[in-house]
Amino acid sequence: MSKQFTPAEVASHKDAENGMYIIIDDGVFDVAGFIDEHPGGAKILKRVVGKDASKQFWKYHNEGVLKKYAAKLKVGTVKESAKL
Ligand code: HEM
Repeated sequence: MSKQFTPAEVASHKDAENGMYIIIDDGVFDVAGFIDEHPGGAKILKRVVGKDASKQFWKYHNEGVLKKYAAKLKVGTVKESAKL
């Protein structure tokens, strides 16, 4: 079973030491080791660290990107919906 995080726990992971977590749909991804390699740039990714970036993610990527990177970056799922 994958690890479950509350949105507050995700929000507390915001730096290279603790991990840089972002939420996409119900998944939690640690982009700390990926941010400097992100083809869309580090800056845009940095702005959503600790947050639900589903809307931004689906604007620029497709399912294939998520599937490809999930193996490397996915650390768990969200316990509660982060959406308002
Ligand atoms: C797990 C998180 C993410 C992964 C693995 C990821 C991966 C990628 C990859 C592989 C590309 C190259 C284009 C492609 O193959 O489709 C890309 C481009 C891009 N990404 Fe991300 N990305 C992530 C999150 C985000 C987020 C949260 C944003 C916005 C806040 C973002 C904004 C962009 C932009 C603007 C581009 C360039 C699109 C273009 O040139 O047309 N990405 N990303």
